[in-house]
Amino acid sequence: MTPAARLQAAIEILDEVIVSARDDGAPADTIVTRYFKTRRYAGSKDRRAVRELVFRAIRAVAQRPSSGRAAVLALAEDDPSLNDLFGEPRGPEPLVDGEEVSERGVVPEWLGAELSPLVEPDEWRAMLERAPLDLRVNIARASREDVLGEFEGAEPTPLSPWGIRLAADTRIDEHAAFARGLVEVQDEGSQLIALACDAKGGERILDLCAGAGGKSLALAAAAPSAAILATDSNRARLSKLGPRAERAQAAIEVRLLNPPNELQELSDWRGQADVVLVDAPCSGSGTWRRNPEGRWRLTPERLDRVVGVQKRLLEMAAEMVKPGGRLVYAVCSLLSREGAGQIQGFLDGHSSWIVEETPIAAGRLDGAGRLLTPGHDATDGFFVARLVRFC
Ligand SMILES: C[S@@+](CC[C@H](N)C(=O)[O-])C[C@H]1O[C@@H](n2cnc3c(N)ncnc32)[C@H](O)[C@@H]1O
Repeated sequence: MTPAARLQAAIEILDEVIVSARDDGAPADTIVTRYFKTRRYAGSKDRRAVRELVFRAIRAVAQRPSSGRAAVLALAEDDPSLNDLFGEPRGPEPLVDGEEVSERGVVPEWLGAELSPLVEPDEWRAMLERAPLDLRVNIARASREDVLGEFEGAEPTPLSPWGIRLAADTRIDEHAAFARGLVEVQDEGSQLIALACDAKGGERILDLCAGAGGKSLALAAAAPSAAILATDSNRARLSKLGPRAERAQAAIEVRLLNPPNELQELSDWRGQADVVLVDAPCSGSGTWRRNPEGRWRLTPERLDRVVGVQKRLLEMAAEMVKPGGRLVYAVCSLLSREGAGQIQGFLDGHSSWIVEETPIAAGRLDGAGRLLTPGHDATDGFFVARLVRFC
C-alpha cells in the first residue's frame, strides 16, 4: 500500500471506530483487525502503519469527532506531511478550504470539571502515553527474583512487590513462564488494588465484579488457602477465569450473577465475608493510555448510569461483609464522582463503617481513599478505598 492508501484506510477505520464508540460497539483494536481480514493484499508493514495512524488520530482528539477525516486532519496539525497525501492516487479526496478539523486535546471538555482536583493539567499528557507491559508473578508458585531471570530486559516494578516490567510490545503468550502459570499480564495499578485487600490465608473473600478474574487470581496467589468466590454478571468475561485459574493452579469458585437478583444469589455469603472487593464498572478514565477511544465513548448520560451502578454495587457488597470485615472499593477512574465522591456518599449513609488506610505505598490521598495516576505513579489510574465494618 502507498502512504496515501494507508491514510485512506485509517480514515475508513476511524469512521467505523466513531460509530462503534457512539453505539457502545467493538473496540478500535477489533475494528482494525476486522478491516484487514477482508483486505488480504495488505502486508504486515501496511497493517502496522495503518494501526499506528488510527491510534495516533484517536490520541490526538479528545471528543468523539464527526468523521475519520476530521480526526486525521487534527493529526495533520502535528504532522503536516500527512496533508501531502490528500488527493494522491488511492488516497483521501483532495483537501477543501474551510474543511472541518476536529479539536485536539486530551480530556473531553465536559469531563475536565469531573476530574479529581489532584489531576492537574500538567499531568494530562501522561494519561495517553503508551503503557509498559507489566506482569504479576504468581507468588504462590515462584519468587519475583526467579521469574525476573526468565525475561530478557525485565525490571521489577517499583510499587508492587509482585510485578515485573517489560517493554510495551513484548509478546508473552508463548513464553514458558506464562504457559506454566507463573505470570499473568496485569498492570501495576491493578496489582496494587489486590494488595490493598491484604488477603490472608483462611479468609473468605468475595470478588464481586471479578470480570475475567485478574484480581481474583492475584488474591489467590497472595493467600492460597483463602476461600475465594469470583462473581460477575457478564458470562463471557467470567468464563475466561476457569482456564486462567487452572494454569495458575489456583482454587477459585466462580458464580455468574443475574441482576437484579444478586442479593438472593449471594444469600450464602450474607454477612460472612472477611473481604469484599468491588472493582466496579466505571468510566475507564484511568485506562485511556490503553484504550484512548474510551474518551469517545463516554457521555454525561453514560457516566450518570455507571455512577448509579457503582452505588448499587457498593450497597450490595456492604451486605456481604461480616462485622470486623473489610470492603475494598476500586475504580479505574480519575473522576471524583466515581471515586472519593462515591465513598463519601456511602459513608454519609452508613454509620457503622470506618475508613482504614490502604496498605499500599503509592498514589495520593483523595478523600477517604487513594488515587493512583499515570502521571504521578506511572500506573493506570485507579481510585481505591478500604472500609471496615465495626458492627
Ligand atoms: C472493572 S470491571 C472488573 C475487572 C476485573 N475485576 C479484573 O480485575 O479484571 C467491572 C466488572 O463489573 C461487572 N459488573 C457490572 N455489573 C455487575 C453486577 N450487577 N454484578 C456483578 N458484576 C457486575 C462487569 O461485567 C465488569 O466485568
